[in-house]
Amino acid sequence: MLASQSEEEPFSFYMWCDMPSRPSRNSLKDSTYLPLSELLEHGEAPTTRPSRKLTRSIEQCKKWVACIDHSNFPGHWSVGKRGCRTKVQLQMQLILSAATGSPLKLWIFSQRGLEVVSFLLIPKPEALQFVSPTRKQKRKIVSLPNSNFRATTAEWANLAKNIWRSSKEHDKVIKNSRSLRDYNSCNCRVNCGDLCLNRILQIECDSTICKLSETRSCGNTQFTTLELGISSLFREGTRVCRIDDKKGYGLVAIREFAPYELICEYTGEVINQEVVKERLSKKKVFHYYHLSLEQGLSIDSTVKGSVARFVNHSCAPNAEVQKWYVQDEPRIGLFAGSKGIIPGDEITYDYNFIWLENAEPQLCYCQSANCRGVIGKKHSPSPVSQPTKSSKRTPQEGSQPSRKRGQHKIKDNQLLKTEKDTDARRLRRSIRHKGLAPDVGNTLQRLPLHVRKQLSIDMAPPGKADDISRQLLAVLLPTEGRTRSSRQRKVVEACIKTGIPLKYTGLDIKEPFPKKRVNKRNSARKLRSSSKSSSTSKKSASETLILKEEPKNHPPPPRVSEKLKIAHIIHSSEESLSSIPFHPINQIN
Ligand SMILES: C[S@@+](CC[C@H](N)C(=O)[O-])C[C@H]1O[C@@H](n2cnc3c(N)ncnc32)[C@H](O)[C@@H]1O
Repeated sequence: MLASQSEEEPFSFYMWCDMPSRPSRNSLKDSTYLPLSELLEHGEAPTTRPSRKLTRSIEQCKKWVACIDHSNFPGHWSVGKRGCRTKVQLQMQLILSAATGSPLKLWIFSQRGLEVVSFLLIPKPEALQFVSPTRKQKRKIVSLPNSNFRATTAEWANLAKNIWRSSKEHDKVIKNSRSLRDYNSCNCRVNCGDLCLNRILQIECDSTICKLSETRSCGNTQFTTLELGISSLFREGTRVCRIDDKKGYGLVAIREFAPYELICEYTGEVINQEVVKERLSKKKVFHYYHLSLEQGLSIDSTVKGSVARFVNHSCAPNAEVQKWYVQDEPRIGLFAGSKGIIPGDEITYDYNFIWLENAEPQLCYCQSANCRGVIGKKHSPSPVSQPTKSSKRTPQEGSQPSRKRGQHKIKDNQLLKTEKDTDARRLRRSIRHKGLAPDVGNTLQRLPLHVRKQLSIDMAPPGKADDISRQLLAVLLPTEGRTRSSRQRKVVEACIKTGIPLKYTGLDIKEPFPKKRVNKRNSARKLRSSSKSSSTSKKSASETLILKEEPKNHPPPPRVSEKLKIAHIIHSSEESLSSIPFHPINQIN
């Protein structure tokens, strides 16, 4: 469709406008569909330019963008109802045009008479700015990226599916995940929505574990649908663009992504840690392309991978990576964050890098207000000192926080201490001490984000292990008080098998989640004492870096990560590796 247009020719768009002046939102709402044939009857687009008065700037044109619709006619655009998805295609076309440097022509038609009322020639589309018409609440100005990226390079080849370098490791992983499948099957009748057991455990439905999967009504087949290219308007909703010299290339959205929508899969070669180390020691690299998949295994997309390899790190990301099981195979997806993504935004996620013993951490140039300074650490410890007041500049000014020479260098032993005592380890320890089955961590990890979020909200003050499981079940069983359906029972059963203590899953318990009476005085006292104990533990060398950040009198509220942070890896020890599965819950303090 789009490809059939020659690159030399300017791109043409037919647009509709109900009056020469700026149309109102309401007028667009009632626009009627005009078939392309009618438009074509009008003849070829005008060669002469209409009066200047009618030729509007693209800033005014942006509102008209919302009402165009696409037809199958190559290179032409017909009029459509407001709210149609074609605006996305137009945006894509604009970006394409910006990339090739071709001028862009827009003809704007009147609603009634089909006369051309305006004509726009945009000679430099890369200078274009328009308001994303999809965001009502936040009318953000989107700058179109100037992409000079060519997909096939000598260094990198596109890869649709993971390549497992060792079949032995592959078989082992498949065998392990099969045990999960043994008791996971959903009983959904309508669609596999938020309460689908498979979805909750981040397992994609297939015919063996879901009755709906053969029909089209199963909503939990996102990886497969993406593979087949039928889920979205475009198979690709992204474009690789040069961001700057420090970050190199990055991935920019060229269509809107709904919250938690799968953007693409992170693919590459699946290798073990020995091979990672070997590869990294052989060649000095400027950019790292390793992502942890399973314990001891990572995806290396240095030479082969999907466009997800171009996604940069940000301390305030708009996307996240999640591990899903698709037909027993673990796969990593890049998902939009809780706010979704609008066209023109650079897609980023938190790498959560773990650095090799002797590696020097990379500086972060994400320019977010809460930038940690270095890619990878959760809490920026003192080695990277904060910029002084005078040198502080807002990220909008396009400047980096100033650092003195050498300030970014973190001593290896300090970094190791940080990694050794990650939140994950602390949580795991506390879970163990409080008698919760360690597998609960894994269960929590597989919960979808909204569930984890709810857990975090419900879990103030800092939750005991008991609370974790109770809250978990409260989320899984939202129809508390009513008779449990067999589906709900299944959920509970799965929880039992994945480590939730039985006493909280008993179906005969009428009030399984009694609200605890909170004695405010006592809880305040408890909080104070816990904060005291945390300040004492600051003295212990291994905990310094993380605990330093906590305010003395007010222990931080527990948080569950909104993201399933699958660490971008470069591991040195088994110890640090073992902390990965606990990342999603390691924010609970
Ligand atoms: C997975 S690659 C991302 C794609 C890479 N930018 C490229 O041009 O191919 C990760 C590397 O990108 C760079 N990078 C990503 N995010 C960054 C950031 N926020 N600040 C600085 N460098 C970043 C680092 O060199 C990192 O090792």
